[in-house]
Amino acid sequence: MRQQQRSQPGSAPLDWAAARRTTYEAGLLAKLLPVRYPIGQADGATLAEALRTLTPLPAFPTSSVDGYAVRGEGPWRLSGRVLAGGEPGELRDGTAVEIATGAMVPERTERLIRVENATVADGHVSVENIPGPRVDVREIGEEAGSGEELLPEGHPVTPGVIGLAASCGHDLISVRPKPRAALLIFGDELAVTGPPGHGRVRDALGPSLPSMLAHAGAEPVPGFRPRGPIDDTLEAHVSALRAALDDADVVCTTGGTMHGPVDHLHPALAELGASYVVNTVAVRPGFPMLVAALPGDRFVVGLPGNPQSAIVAVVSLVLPLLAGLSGRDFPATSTVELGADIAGRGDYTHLSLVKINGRKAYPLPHAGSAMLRGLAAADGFAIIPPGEHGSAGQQVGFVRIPS
Ligand SMILES: Nc1nc2c(c(=O)[nH]1)N[C@H]1C(S)=C(S)[C@@H](COP(=O)(O)OP(=O)(O)OC[C@H]3O[C@@H](n4cnc5c(N)ncnc54)[C@H](O)[C@@H]3O)O[C@H]1N2
Ligand code: MOO
Repeated sequence: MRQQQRSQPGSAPLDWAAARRTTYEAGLLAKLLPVRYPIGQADGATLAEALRTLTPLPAFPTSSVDGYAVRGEGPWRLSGRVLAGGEPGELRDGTAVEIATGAMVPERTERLIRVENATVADGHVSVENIPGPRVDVREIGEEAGSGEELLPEGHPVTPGVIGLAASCGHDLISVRPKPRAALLIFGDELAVTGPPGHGRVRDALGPSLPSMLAHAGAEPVPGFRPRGPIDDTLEAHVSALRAALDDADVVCTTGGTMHGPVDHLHPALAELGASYVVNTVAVRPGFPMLVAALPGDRFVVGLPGNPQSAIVAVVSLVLPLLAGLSGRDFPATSTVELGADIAGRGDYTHLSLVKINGRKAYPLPHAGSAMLRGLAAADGFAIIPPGEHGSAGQQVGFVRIPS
């Protein structure tokens, strides 16, 4: 495991922006090894080397219309036909060949006559208004020269990138795969079915976080199911973490981030030889969140048990960690205009649930850290920096909830 800057156990909460950056850099130092994927399976992965075209684009001069390729003075004697996929011979002076959209333009072609402008009679093609030279020809290399870089290393692979890779001749591409993620639910007081009551709350994170992690760019480990609730013993926590770390690059845990009598996360991490990348963050809600690095370039992200705090930890720490492990750029925040005032949280960054309406962000009610009502209606969090408060009309940072 490589060395990196880390906050120590018991140290003061790290500034929110610094925690995101530190987590990203830890991920980048441990970025996943490149693999070669068939292009059709690479969606969501990240380019591990620049995407270059294997040929000029287009690879040959191409007609962008249905019509006639002609050379010399008209009318032109119709001497054949070239369809898409065919390889035509050279065009002779005074002749025309019928040509289809996408077909290779014969050598020595001077002009293309669109079919709707052409008149064909007695085996000859004529046109009233002669078009300019090679209008409607897509020239060889017009989009890119052979070997030209089209996208840099670190670029996310999207369906558009896959199409581009195919168009320039690739069958396999070198990518960093999506980091594999697993989820452990701590808190054996949680009910996993039926209504809450009699002191038991319903586990809201086990059913929701797997798809949020997938939307965030992680790959569920094969056979992935959130494991838990894990028994409230140190032994059960250690063995659950060990098993999850066998399969996953990133193990997210929920609950147990504090130091209560049945909060076993910190002791379990110590037993596994983990070192903290980030241990508590100066953000509200969610400050007990943590990231720990384990031998073998594996990571544990401790999400606080209060459900909204867990989601704050996803956007604060999981997103930068996944970006780093994938070799992507740092996930910068965007900005929004506030539609109403939002209070600050003193020395802490305040992540405030907001709904985007038109071009403005409005804070939501029911935004307590134990509540999910505001969260379910929200698009993301407005970011109110330490020592500030947000006023209507002000531009502030914004981070979207993966969905
Ligand atoms: N003495 C102090 N106590 C607490 C402090 C503090 O500063 N001093 N901080 C509070 C804050 S802030 C948070 S956040 C929580 C974090 O606690 P843990 O991560 O140890 O989480 P738990 O104690 O296990 O649970 C907290 C809360 O969330 C509910 N929970 C847990 N898991 C789930 C789940 N999967 N689905 C739904 N709800 C869940 C759990 O029932 C508790 O109500 O600590 C505070 N305490
Ligand atoms: O800050 Mo805790 O993380 O309120 O819920």
